[in-house]
Amino acid sequence: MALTRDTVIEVRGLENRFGNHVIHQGLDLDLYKGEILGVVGGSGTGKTVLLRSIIGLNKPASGHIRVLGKDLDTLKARERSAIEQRFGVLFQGGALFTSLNLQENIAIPLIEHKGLSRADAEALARVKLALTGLPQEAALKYPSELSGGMVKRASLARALALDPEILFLDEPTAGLDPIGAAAFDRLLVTLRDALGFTVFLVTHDLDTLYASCDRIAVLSQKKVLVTGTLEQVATTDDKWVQAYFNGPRGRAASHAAQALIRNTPRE
Ligand SMILES: Nc1ncnc2c1ncn2[C@@H]1O[C@H](COP(=O)(O)OP(=O)(O)OP(=O)(O)O)[C@@H](O)[C@H]1O
Repeated sequence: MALTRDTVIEVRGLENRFGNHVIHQGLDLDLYKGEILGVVGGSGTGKTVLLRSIIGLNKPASGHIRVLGKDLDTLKARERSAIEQRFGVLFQGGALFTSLNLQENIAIPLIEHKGLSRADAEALARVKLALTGLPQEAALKYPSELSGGMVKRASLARALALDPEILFLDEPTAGLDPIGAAAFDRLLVTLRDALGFTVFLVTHDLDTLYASCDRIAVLSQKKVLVTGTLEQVATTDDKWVQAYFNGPRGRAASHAAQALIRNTPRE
């Protein structure tokens, strides 16, 4: 019997263009409930534009996008806002307010969308910060007082503020040192396992693909060229795919992942 998977995002025949510059044409993609999908592709292939289209920040020229069972472009403002509250988004720059400390940053969506009092929202914000592994005292710190890794964790805490069903991450490990990036990769998997959300993850980071992703989607030739496990995708006959997965960095990431599996004791 074939296993059926719940689809939380369905993209069909997506076309995006800026003037004459066609970014996507006939792009199809599914995101399944509970998975971490890694979206990769060469620079400028439209990974961020795809993410922005799915969350409604970029209006496609044509095509359909269904998110959590709803066609985004047919929704009225109120319904759309209700759906948007079921997303968490971590943009490349982190997007924390620099004039607010961390607990104030994370309290904002809780006050705005859940109607919590400031005291309750800040108490819940401290829980979210702890979930992402930040020490208690970080709650009163301002973004400028934190390391890059801590800013990423705080931004993740903000993205998790409303207990999202789908988390969108754009290059979450960019700018982190390898140890910080590996810790972030592990954190993401731990939180997904514990909280059960689904992840759409744009990345260039091969280590992240090996450490965190259940499935990979490769953007190439204006569409999703292939989706599948790392092993399936890496054998695709495409110049970029071969250079990326089977070039020196791809081989190093693969060897590192295999060594990790060999050295991890079985339960
Ligand atoms: N608002 C915009 N106006 C015009 N062109 C845009 C706009 N947004 C994106 N583009 C163009 O669309 C293309 C895809 O951009 P996008 O940022 O999605 O690429 P990407 O795959 O995420 O790249 P990278 O890996 O370098 O971050 C690029 O050529 C970019 O210049």
